[in-house]
Amino acid sequence: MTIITEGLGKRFNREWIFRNLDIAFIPGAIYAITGPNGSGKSTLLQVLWGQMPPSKGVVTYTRAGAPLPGEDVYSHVSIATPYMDLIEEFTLEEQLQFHFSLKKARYDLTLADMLERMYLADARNKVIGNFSSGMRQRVKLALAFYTQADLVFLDEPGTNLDHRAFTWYLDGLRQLLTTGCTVLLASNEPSEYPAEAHKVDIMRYK
Ligand SMILES: Nc1ncnc2c1ncn2[C@@H]1O[C@H](COP(=O)(O)OP(=O)(O)OP(=O)(O)O)[C@@H](O)[C@H]1O
Repeated sequence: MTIITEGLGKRFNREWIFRNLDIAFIPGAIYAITGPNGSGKSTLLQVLWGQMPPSKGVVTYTRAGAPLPGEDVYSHVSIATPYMDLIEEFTLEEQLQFHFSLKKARYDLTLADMLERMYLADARNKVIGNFSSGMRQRVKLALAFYTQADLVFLDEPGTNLDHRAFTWYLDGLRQLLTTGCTVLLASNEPSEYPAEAHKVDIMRYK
């Protein structure tokens, strides 16, 4: 999916978080939204996936050469963010079953394949409420990676990951990039994205 922003701006009360953003985000590419804490990276992602209305300017979406109405974008998106919660009462298996009853899986993966890939097969019957922060983050990233989607948003993807999980994340990201989807991530940490990522420094749009 292609996202084009024209004169895009967002403000809270009187403070502009960003403005005059004119960018085309194209399929098969990865974009790293960079900037210090509180600079507006998460806000920009939320405007781009349609959760938050812009204060100024427009965002247009094109899929397979045809314009896609803003209200239809959500069904083509997968998202992993620190502020979206998993369902605490579910076991890992129930969480996956629930998610993939609503969304199609990528790479034709079965739930067993996913559990293996995310190396959480032993935790399949464990309640998410008892997961560690690193395990939760792996589940969020796995849901984003393994969902068939044209647009993938990752906010602070490396949060709470240990060395092994971080390597797993980078491998998953690399594989995702071979699918031709558009990947946008918000990060302050260059090790969280490949060198070929297009950087969007939000501080340029203040
Ligand atoms: N709903 C809201 N109402 C008012 N202000 C908000 C709202 N959401 C975010 N902000 C403010 O917008 C600014 C940008 O926040 P945002 O979370 O987008 O930054 P960020 O770059 O993602 O930060 P971090 O790196 O810490 O995650 C902050 O000053 C924040 O307090």
